[in-house]
Amino acid sequence: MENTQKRVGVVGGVRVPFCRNNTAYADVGNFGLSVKVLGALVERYGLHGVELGEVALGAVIKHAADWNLAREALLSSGLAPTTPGITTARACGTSLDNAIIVANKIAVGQIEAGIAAGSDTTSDVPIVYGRRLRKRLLAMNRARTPLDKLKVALHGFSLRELKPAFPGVAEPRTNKSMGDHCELMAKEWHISREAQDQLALESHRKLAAAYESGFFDDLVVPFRGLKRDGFLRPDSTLEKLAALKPAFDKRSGKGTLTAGNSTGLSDGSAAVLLASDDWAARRGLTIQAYLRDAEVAAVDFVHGEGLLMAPTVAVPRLLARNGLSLQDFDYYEIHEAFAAQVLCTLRAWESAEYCRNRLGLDAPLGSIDPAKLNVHGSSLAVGHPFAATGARIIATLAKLLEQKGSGRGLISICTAGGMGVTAILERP
Ligand SMILES: CC(=O)CC(=O)SCCNC(=O)CCNC(=O)[C@H](O)C(C)(C)COP(=O)(O)OP(=O)(O)OC[C@H]1O[C@@H](n2cnc3c(N)ncnc32)[C@H](O)[C@@H]1OP(=O)(O)O
Repeated sequence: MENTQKRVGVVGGVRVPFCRNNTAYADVGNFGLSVKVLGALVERYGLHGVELGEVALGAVIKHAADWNLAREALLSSGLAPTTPGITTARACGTSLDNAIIVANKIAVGQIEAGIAAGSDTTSDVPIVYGRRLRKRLLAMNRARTPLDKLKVALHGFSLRELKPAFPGVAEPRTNKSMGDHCELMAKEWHISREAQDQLALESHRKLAAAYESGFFDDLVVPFRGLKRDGFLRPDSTLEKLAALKPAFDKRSGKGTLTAGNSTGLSDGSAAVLLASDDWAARRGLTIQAYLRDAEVAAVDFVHGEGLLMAPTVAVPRLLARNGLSLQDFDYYEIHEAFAAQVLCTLRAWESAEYCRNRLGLDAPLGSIDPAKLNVHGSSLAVGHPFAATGARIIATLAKLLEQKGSGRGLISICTAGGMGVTAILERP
């Protein structure tokens, strides 16, 4: 990062093909998904038995039995067992945050290289019993004799205790799902259904074209019979998208978010290798791009701000710190949580009122060139295993910059909880 001792290079990244939940990876779990991508990086960059400074890996939906998932997965990856691992979570920003964690350590000289990664599966979510049964089971565990155990099991037992608790899909503070919140944003910013469907269609077309061109040949490692993302629909059309019913606001007749312009519930994992110039050179590895700077922001969605609007706040801070304008980029990677989220973000940056009143700017940030946005598709077509998306985007953007020879890319990821994680990659 800038103004620090060492530049932080992205050596490269990999991911498994992402897929719909309860399909190809239904029985894999976060451990298997994580081992797969860490192992793929080890293979590609000759890291067998190599001790890295850190493996920061996260999963948003994780079982307690996964323990420290990062450490457990790296122990099965081929890396030296003396490599430390930390498990993290910041919703959809998780693996971009992990890159920031690893990058900061490299930048100040604490470590020389590390991996940032993420995995998620909605095929195997932690389902728990209510507090009453949990207390009963723990008390049974403490009871000394079989008779004591039986007494604890039966005393005051009610069948209702067996009711399982599923992980919530709603924001705890508002009791609204991410889709409900994004519907509110779409209405506030007057984002049409047609514009959302068009963006979704383009995401599928661009991803299909990128696969055809071979762009993903070294980025996507085949897994469990999959070679391409399970969500990709090269045959999708505007007519098919327009025919889909609203997925969240189903009753008012004004809902615009559908299964076609929202991300689907996904399984998958991704990882990137970050290193100092010296470390990479010593190992004969080249740097694709440098992580120049990053910024995280949060919005007050409980009191009216759009839940997924925090990147609109983070990006101007990032630009100001680096003396850049919104137009100073060759690529924009804006995570497509929903098509409407991307469109709200772009509209907010174009709005003089929002930029003045919310962002405290003298002038709007302005428009971006749409030809530079998510050039090889994004989460609508790729899929969105929450914690894996950041590493997927870093790997894609770093390769784009390497292919271009020089240039700069902006990453913007909205997250649950009203946060935004953003970063700049650059190839001088
Ligand atoms: C988490 C963070 O921190 C930040 C974020 O990213 S927030 C974003 C997180 N994402 C979400 O919250 C969205 C989660 N997604 C969902 O809950 C569900 O996918 C959903 C409610 C949007 C849809 O669920 P669903 O109805 O089961 O979808 P699905 O069955 O796949 O599709 C419905 C129909 O649309 C069709 N369809 C979907 N995409 C299509 C496309 N591109 N073209 C044409 N048809 C399409 C399907 O074929 C299906 O048609 P049939 O009913 O005829 O089979």
